[in-house]
Amino acid sequence: MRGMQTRPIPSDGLPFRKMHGAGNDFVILDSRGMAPVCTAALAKAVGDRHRGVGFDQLAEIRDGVDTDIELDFWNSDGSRAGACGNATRCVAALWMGETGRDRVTIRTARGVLRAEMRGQAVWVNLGAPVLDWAQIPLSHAVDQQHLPLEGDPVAVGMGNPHAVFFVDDIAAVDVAARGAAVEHDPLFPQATNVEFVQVRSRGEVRMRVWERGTGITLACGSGACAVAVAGAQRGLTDRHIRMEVDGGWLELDWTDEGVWMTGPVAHVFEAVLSPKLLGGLE
Ligand SMILES: N[C@H](CCC[C@H](N)C(=O)O)C(=O)O
Repeated sequence: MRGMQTRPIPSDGLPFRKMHGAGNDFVILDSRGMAPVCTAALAKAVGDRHRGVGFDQLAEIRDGVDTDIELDFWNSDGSRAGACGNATRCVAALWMGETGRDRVTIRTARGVLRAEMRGQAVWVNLGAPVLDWAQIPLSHAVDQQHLPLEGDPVAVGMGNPHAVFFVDDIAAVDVAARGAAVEHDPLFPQATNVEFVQVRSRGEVRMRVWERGTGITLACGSGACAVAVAGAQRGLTDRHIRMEVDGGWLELDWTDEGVWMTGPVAHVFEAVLSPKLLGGLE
């Protein structure tokens, strides 16, 4: 985006790729060499799991100016996602596969991120956590490690806001009901993603997530980073942890250079969005 005009939807349809990272699923548009095409209306139409394709986030790849590529993220309700760790990982893996390189720099709304191949795994650095209440953002000055909400959550910004609840029994949590209520609590002027975490040991946690603008998803990379930070801040977990999410396993490492995250990446299919689906969009 950043003030750029979008191009019209091509009359022969729009090629896309479907990928997922631990079940967090994405439609990926490749607009390198062209003006971007995604609008809120397009994201909503494609994001409809019945009339469109369905996705947790849509990621649009654009040419980099001072980085290898740039990425914009959209939620399925047509809102923008300031960060998306799993889609960043998927696109990094895609780019490394295309180029044969083992490092990539990616500009996103939160700044320049980097990803690198370590063995077979693609690790992405989602940057330093934001711990200042105003920048997360929260609506007023509170202790970021103890929000004044039932359940005593921790707030962490990873380019997008997260509220992390530590619970004794994750199976007993109604993620949809509690997630939806917390998402729109007035404490979060831009709403929030909501994570529920059961600590199994200092090195392993189980996490379930309610994403802002999307709902329950099988994984959330920025949420996983927020959980790693919150757990370490509370003294519950080490800075390097394994995390079981509904869609598999992620690994996190909060280092002095930011929070690194890795996990599985899957290519699902490539296809073309029909002009009929896209017809009539503004
Ligand atoms: N699935 C994403 C996060 C999406 C966050 C989005 N729902 C928002 O509005 O912030 C991830 O892997 O980080």
